[in-house]
Amino acid sequence: MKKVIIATQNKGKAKDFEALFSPLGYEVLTLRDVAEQLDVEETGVTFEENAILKAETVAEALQTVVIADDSGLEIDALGGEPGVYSARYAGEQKNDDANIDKVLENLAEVPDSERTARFRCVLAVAAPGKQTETFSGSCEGVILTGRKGDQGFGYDPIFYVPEIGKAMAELSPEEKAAISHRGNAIRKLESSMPDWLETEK
Ligand SMILES: O=c1[nH]c(=O)c2ncn([C@@H]3O[C@H](COP(=O)(O)OP(=O)(O)OP(=O)(O)O)[C@@H](O)[C@H]3O)c2[nH]1
Ligand SMILES: [Mg+2]
Repeated sequence: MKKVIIATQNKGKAKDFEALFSPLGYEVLTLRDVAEQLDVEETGVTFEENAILKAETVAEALQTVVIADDSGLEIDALGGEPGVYSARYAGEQKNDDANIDKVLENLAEVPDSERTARFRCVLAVAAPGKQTETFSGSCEGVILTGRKGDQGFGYDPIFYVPEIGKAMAELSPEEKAAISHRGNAIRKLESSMPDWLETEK
C-alpha cells in the first residue's frame, strides 16, 4: 500500500486524513508513527507560515516528502479568534474541552445571528530540494450554544454546518471529509499535484 506522512501530533487530524486518503489507496502515517520526538514550535502568525514550518522541518529531518496541516477556527464576533491559536486557546496544555468552554463563555451574550465562524486549513507539501507548495480550504458555520455529537475533535461539537443541518461532531469521518476545510484543501492538492508523492522513499 502507498504511504503518506502527515507531520502532525494530533490524533483527530490523523483520523480526518485517514478518511480522506484511504479511498485513494494510501496508508496514513503521522509523527506518532515515524518521529514521535519531533515537535515543531509554531512560531508563525499565519496558518500558512506554520504549515510551511512544520512541513519543511519534518521533510528535512526524515529526508522524504511530507504534508503538514495548520488549521483553526475563526469566529467573527471575536475578531477572528482563536485563529492560529485555536489549539492553545485555553492554555498550552491544548485541551479541546477547555477551549470549547472558553469559546462558549466568550460568546455567552452573542445572539444566534452573529455567531458566524469558519474553519480554515492550510496544507503544506514539502520535500528535500523541492519548492514547498501550499493549499487552503475553509468551511463556513455557526457556533452553537452547547455541545452536540461525539465524533471528530477540537471544536467540532459546537460548530454547526447550516449546509448539512448538523454539528460537525454529528458527522461520520466520511461525511466530514466531504465538506470540511481539510477535505477542501486536500481536493485542491490532489487536482494540482497528482504526482506529489514521486519523491517518497
Ligand atoms: O473542531 C475542529 N475540527 C477540525 O477539523 C479542526 N481543525 C483544526 N481545529 C482546531 O485548530 C487546532 C489546530 O492547531 P494546529 O494546526 O496547530 O494543530 P495541532 O497543534 O492540534 O496539531 P499539529 O498538527 O500542529 O501537531 C486544533 O487543535 C483544533 O483546536 C479543528 N477543530
Ligand atoms: Mg500545532
